[in-house]
Amino acid sequence: MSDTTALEGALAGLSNAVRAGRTLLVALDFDGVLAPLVDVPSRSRATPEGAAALRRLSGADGVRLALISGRGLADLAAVAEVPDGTLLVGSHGAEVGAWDGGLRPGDPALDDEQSSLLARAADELSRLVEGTTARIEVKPTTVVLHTRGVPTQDTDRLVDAALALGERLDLDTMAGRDIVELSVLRVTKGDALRELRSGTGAGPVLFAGDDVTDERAMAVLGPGDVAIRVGDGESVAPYRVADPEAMARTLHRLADLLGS
Ligand SMILES: O=P(O)(O)OC[C@H]1O[C@H](O[C@H]2O[C@H](CO)[C@@H](O)[C@H](O)[C@H]2O)[C@H](O)[C@@H](O)[C@@H]1O
Repeated sequence: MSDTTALEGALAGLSNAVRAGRTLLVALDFDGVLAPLVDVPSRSRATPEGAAALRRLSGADGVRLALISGRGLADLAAVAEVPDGTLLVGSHGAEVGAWDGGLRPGDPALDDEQSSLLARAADELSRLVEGTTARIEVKPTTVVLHTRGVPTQDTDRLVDAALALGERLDLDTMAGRDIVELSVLRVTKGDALRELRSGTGAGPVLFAGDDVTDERAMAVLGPGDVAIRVGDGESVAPYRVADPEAMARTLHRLADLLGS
């Protein structure tokens, strides 16, 4: 069976579950899945086809839509431009909210001690990148080293130093696509996906991601769920599409099957 046929069968299984009265949770990563990767994170936007697919799915009976991102919640809300009713999870699961004509954020994520630790990590990381073209991004629970476009020699040195800093400060450290993330909270996209499933009362889940942190979400999926890896890289996902454009086509196909 071709990959395309297998994915078509999996999408049909999801739409059949909805027809049988079950709720389908469609939970998607943002960068690299709905939006092509770009050098300046604030300029990321979903492809027009991806945004249109989200609008179709948000209007489908029996479907709940969610984004689960490594971005801070407010940042995610600003770039993602999602339809009303979309659940938003930022900072890899540490920040939860929803979009309803504006961002409805959940409770603040950090206590005083954790805030101080985040400030210290940001300060030390900022000093490490001085004199290079690497950038630092400070998010509500995480500080990120960005090395996209940085010469390899500097990248290797900075990545090693960032990983060592994470270990020294006992932070949750994750290396992603041209980034190293140091988080003061130990939450994962897998925890977030479990919470979303129980909070929405969903039966089957479709999750799509493109990076190592998304694998933590895919790992909590079970029979009847559908995991899709976007782009290259090792994955536990049984299905793979090439890029955000192909992902958008997949979401449109699901909307077709759901009749929305
Ligand atoms: O979980 P995600 O939604 O995939 O968030 C992961 C990180 O996404 C952003 O970085 C990535 O996209 C940038 C814009 O395309 C790109 O420049 C960078 O190289 C990618 O790693 C975001 O800036 C990070 O904060 C997120 O953690």
